[in-house]
Formats: sequence, structure tokens, C-alpha cells
Amino acid sequence: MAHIQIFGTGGTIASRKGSGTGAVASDSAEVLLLGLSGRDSVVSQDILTTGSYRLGLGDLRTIAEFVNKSLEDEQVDGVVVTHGTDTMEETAFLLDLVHDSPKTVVLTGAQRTADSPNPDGPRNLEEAVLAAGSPELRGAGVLIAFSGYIRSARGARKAHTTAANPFAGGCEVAHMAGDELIVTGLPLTRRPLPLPSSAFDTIRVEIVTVYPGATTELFDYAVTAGADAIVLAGSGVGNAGPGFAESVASAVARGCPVVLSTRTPWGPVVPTYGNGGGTDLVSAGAVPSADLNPFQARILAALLLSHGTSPRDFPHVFSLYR
Ligand SMILES: NC(=O)C[C@H](N)C(=O)O
Repeated sequence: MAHIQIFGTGGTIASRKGSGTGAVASDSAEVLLLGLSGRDSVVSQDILTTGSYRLGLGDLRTIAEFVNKSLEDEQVDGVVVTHGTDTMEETAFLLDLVHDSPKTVVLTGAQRTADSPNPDGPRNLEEAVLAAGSPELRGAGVLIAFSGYIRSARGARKAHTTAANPFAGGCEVAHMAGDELIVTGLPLTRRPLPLPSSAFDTIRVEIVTVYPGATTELFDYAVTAGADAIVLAGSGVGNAGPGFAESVASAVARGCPVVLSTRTPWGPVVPTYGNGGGTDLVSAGAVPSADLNPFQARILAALLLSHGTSPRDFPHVFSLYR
């Protein structure tokens, strides 16, 4: 039987509605395990107990350090992290970028609180433990298990606020058929990056979104306010309106790298248009995020900057891991 380390961080899976002040994460990982079958082969530890909407980059670094250390333990065959769904895609992607083990890491959570009449957390946790211990999924890196589907962390995003399975995207690697895990494919993995340095905690990578009528004011303000990098969530294949190409050029000249992503939920950034479009933004120095959405692009940018990647090297190194 596979030995699985479970780390609790909070989220709805650990939350209770209590007496009307709004649901708050309070259950320890030990409590989450109570609903689990085959508990003998599972050990738990709490890293945090909070809603994922409250996390800072320092918390993500802490989670990555716990997970990494646990993967080095010969007694551990796989790791599960329970986590709020709001920002699970960010933590999962950071873990994936630094993942350096054949063992599998699986994040899961819940959409209904632990004290709801029909909580989904216990089932999700059961499936995550199964996936983390599956010999067939060794080498799959970091995954998200939710409501019967297991997908890669890279490319996954919370795509629905309330659906039983809020996650979409990434590469589907397995699904449940009753109590059985059916593995359908393994995601491509990249060379692991080092863990974030402590600089990660305070790195400022701001996301600026474009929309009809958007001025460059917020973008320019981010640069003068000291942003270490900016992710521009452009429209469509990666475009922006009047003034943005000039602002990108001026940010890059000041040593603030710019990543061009898209506000469109699915599909790659493909610089195509002039007249301020993606072709001009890239000419001005922005580096396209390829398939990375703004939130995962931001995590990669912050990780690279925490390693001391210079603004000059940033576009090349970012391109290797996007
Ligand atoms: N379903 C959830 O877990 C949402 C919760 N607000 C969180 O991200 O912590």
C-alpha cells in the first residue's frame, strides 16, 4: 500500500459556516482524514489553515518547501495538498515548476464546506490519495484532482465559481470510473527549476488587463510604483489598445520585464496584429506567455526573478519554461 503524506493548507474543504459570519477554514488535516478509507498508510501535517484567497507568495514558498522536503523522504510514495480552489492553480503551478521527483503531488479541495449536508471534500480527498499513490501516475509531476477528474497543474484554471468541478484546462491524465482510477495519459514535464528564494515573498509581479477604452495609466503606475515585472493580460491572441506598445517599451527600458498573456480563458498568445497589437507589443520588448494564463505566467515570472534572473535574461529564460 502506498504511503501518502497529506499537507493541509485550508480552503473550503477545511471550512465550516459556523454561526453566520461567513465560512472560515478551521479543520486540521487530521480532521479531514477522518472520512478517508485506508487511513493507515496516510500521515498528515498542517502547513496553514486559511482560505486560498488570503495567500501571499511567502505562503506558496512555504508550501513548496514542505512538499519538496517530503518528496525526499524514502517513506513517502506520494504527496497530497488540500487547498482552497480560488488560487489552487497558482500554488499547483509553482509546485510543478520546482518538482524534481518521480513521485506524484496531487492538490485537491472542495466546493462545499465540511459542515454542508453533502460535502464533496471527502470524496475528492479519497481520489487525490488514490492518484498520488498510483504507480501508473509516477512521473506525472503535479496534478489537480477534483470531482472524478485528474489534470495537470500546468494549464489548469478555476473556470467556474460554483460547479462541482470548478477546474478545466491543463492535460487530463486520469478519471475515476466508480472507485477505479483510469489513467489516460501523462503530461509533458520540463526541467525543474530551483525552489524560490526568500526574495519570492515580496516580489511584485502585477497583472494589468486591457479592455475597450483602457488607458495605460494603471500599467505606467505599476512601473513607477516599483513593480518587478508586469503581466499584460491582452485581448484575444495578445493585443492592447493605443499607447500600450509605448508603455511596454518604456517599462522594459526601465528594467521592468513585461509578459504578454491574454484575458481570453483558453488558447495561446500568438502575436499577429500591428497597430498596437501583439506584434507591436513584442517588438516593444514584451515576452509572449504562450499558453500560460496571466496568473500562472505571474508565478513563473516571480520564480525566475527570485532566482536573480536579470531583466536582460528574463525573456530568454521565461521562454524556456512558459
Ligand atoms: N472552494 C474553495 O476552496 C474556495 C475558497 N474560497 C478558497 O479558495 O479558499
